[in-house]
Amino acid sequence: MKICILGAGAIGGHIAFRLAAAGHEVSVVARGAHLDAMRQRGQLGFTEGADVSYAPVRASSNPADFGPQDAVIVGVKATGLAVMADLLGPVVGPQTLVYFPQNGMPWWYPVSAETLPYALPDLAIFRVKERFLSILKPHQIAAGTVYSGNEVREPGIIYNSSPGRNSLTIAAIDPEGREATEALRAAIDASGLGATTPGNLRTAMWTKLVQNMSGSVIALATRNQTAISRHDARLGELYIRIMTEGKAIADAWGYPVSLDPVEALSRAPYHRPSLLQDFEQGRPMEIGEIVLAPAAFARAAGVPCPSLDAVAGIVARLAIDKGLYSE
Ligand SMILES: NC(=O)C1=CN([C@@H]2O[C@H](COP(=O)(O)OP(=O)(O)OC[C@H]3O[C@@H](n4cnc5c(N)ncnc54)[C@H](OP(=O)(O)O)[C@@H]3O)[C@@H](O)[C@H]2O)C=CC1
Ligand SMILES: CC(C)(CO)C(=O)C(=O)O
Repeated sequence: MKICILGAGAIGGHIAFRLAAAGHEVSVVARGAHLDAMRQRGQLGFTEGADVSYAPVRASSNPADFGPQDAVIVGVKATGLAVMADLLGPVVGPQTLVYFPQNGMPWWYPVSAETLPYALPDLAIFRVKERFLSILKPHQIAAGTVYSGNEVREPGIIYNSSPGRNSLTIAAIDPEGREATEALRAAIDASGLGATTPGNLRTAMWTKLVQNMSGSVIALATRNQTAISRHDARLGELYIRIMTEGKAIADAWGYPVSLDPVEALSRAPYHRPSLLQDFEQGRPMEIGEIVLAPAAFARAAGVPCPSLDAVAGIVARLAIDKGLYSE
């Protein structure tokens, strides 16, 4: 397949490497030193800590260099989506499928949704919806979640901290897009990055969100790997409380999450979550999507979330003071 990754950072870069190594024609849109390194080598590197493997990619800062694709994967953070809406046009043709893997509340949540039980909170993330829908028909949109710890530790090389435990979910947001989505899912799965179709896309989203709003947020507040909550009883209790609140919010919105908080805690990864990576590297943070969105959904549904609110107040302040989030 001909596939372009818009924003080939930690996650986009991991998917790009796998697909390129599997023989697909992969081009990547990136910037700065990371772009320079990939362009110089004509390759993207990938390591699990020891040797670095390389796979061939074309790299540019300008999607117009690549033309329409079979599939496009938007790898930027939620905070970079508005810019990507402007850059997307040249790589999209009438048959192109665009996959949005993202943490937190996604822009497409209200698109092709069954009736929403409460008034949708007015969140910044939903403001890019019209821009994407002016370029893409609903059947061209696929979305999902990623379970894989990655980081760009040096330009041109993706470091993966979860060998053997990398997977993603991908589903069409509109039934008409199922065939194209299945083709991309099968290509990703065959490349060695487990890709599955969730029974329900929004349930899959909430299932990941309740893990990020607990584990990633505690890791950010304490500047630790997510696994810190396993080893500190007070943080473990907080993790369970926040996840339990998240489950109640998802439930109220009609997407019950079957995850058991105690069991989820026992699997919290040895990984500095992307929220913490962004904080440490001074990059815009997904505070709106991962921390404040679930609290806003709780408010709209009348579900109390005191533990989330308490931690949200602290981490939002950290991000605002560092200029990495604004309301
Ligand atoms: N990292 C992880 O382990 C995980 C991340 N996720 C989620 O996956 C999504 C992607 O996150 P992640 O991969 O970590 O993000 P990254 O910041 O690592 O990757 C995004 C990449 O896009 C680049 N980029 C942003 N804007 C532009 C632009 N205008 N032109 C060219 N390049 C651009 C960034 O460059 P620059 O660095 O210069 O900004 C960066 O290389 C998020 O929703 C995240 O929460 C989910 C599971 C795990
Ligand atoms: C914690 C993790 C790796 C879960 O897959 C994640 O979502 C992140 O780093 O943002």
